Amino acid sequence: MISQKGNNYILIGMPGAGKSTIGVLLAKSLGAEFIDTDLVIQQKTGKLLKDIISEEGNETFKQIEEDVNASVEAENSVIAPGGSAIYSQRAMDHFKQIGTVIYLQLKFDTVAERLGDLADRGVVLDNGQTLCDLYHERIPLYEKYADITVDTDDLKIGEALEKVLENLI
Ligand SMILES: Nc1ncnc2c1ncn2[C@@H]1O[C@H](COP(=O)(O)OP(=O)(O)OP(=O)(O)O)[C@@H](O)[C@H]1O
Ligand SMILES: O=C(O)C1=C[C@@H](O)[C@@H](O)[C@H](O)C1
Ligand SMILES: [Mg+2]
Repeated sequence: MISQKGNNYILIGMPGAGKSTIGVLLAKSLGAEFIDTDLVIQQKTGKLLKDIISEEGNETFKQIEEDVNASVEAENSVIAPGGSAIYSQRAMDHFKQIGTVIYLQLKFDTVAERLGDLADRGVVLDNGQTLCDLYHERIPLYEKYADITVDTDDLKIGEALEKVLENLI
């Protein structure tokens, strides 16, 4: 049986890549809905992402994130999951089934420049792991799941949006 992809777009990439920022603009341009699954997690748990991570730990956060991401029901929507979504094969299989996965690619230096205090932002980082380690751990996962890759380095927000729109399939 040939399985048909859904008509959603799912943005993946490092924290600070602009999934949420560009995602909402992309939804406006396409006349689509916008879903930020980080906000769904906060709504469901009644807690901030950074507090779930610091108080309950990375594994609990990733489990909650997987459950939320794997149960997104959407049509004609742009979906912005958190940067750690790619740790869950189950959630990413779901995303690949309901839509086209777009990887917003950035060089390490740009990511480091964009992110402020990692604890304050709530990044899933193991003890002793640096942002550089995290970047190299995640890049193969973003590449593995991407249907489309858009290099957004050195682009302003509007330019990045235009480039994403040009690359849509
Ligand atoms: N060219 C650009 N594209 C996207 N965001 C940019 C750009 N230049 C600067 N920014 C800034 O970088 C930040 C991107 O943060 P955003 O929350 O959209 O990232 P994210 O990919 O959703 O991260 P997270 O995985 O934490 O949800 C914003 O503060 C945005 O204003
Ligand atoms: O990339 C990450 O590790 C994260 C990104 C955020 O969007 C949140 O999903 C959470 O704070 C973890
Ligand atoms: Mg976001």
